[in-house]
Amino acid sequence: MATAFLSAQRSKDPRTQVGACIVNEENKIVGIGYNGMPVGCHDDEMPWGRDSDNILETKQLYVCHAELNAVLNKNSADVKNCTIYVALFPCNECAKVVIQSGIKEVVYYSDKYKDKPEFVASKKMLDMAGVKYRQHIPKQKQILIDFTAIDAMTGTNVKEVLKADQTSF
Ligand SMILES: Nc1ccn([C@H]2C[C@H](O)[C@@H](COP(=O)(O)O)O2)c(=O)n1
Ligand SMILES: [Zn+2]
Repeated sequence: MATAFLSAQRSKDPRTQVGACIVNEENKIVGIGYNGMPVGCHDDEMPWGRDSDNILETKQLYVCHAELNAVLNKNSADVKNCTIYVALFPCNECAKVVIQSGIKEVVYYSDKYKDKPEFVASKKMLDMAGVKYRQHIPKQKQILIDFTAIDAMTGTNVKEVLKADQTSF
């Protein structure tokens, strides 16, 4: 799930950044994606708003969802029997992609749109198709990425830090 969230950071959506990470039956990553405009449709020339009288001026008609991108970006022949970790529960269109691609389980973090028809329809299809879904409850709320750690740590103090960690938990 952390990999899905890291991928989401690349999204230009100012309101909801979604990331998805697909793993196979051995828990190996086979595809990653985030919500973004189609290739060749430049992020800064496309609309990112959602509320406009002119639907052509909203993102909904254009943006590729994280789940679709993760499946399309797969580095394996297919994603049959895989699990998709996704920051937001799949919408109806993504549920179709999940089902048709053979993914067997959805692990999601947020279900903030659960009352919207797209998400009710999604659950209906996932249930009928026998795709399992469950909410991910993270052990910790945040993960810090410290780029400086690789240079700061020597072999000796890595061992010391690990030892200290083991004694404090
Ligand atoms: N399962 C989902 C659901 C939504 N998205 C994308 C589509 C939009 O870029 C954004 C939602 O925007 P909002 O309605 O919150 O303004 O999230 C997705 O990638 N996967
Ligand atoms: Zn979707």
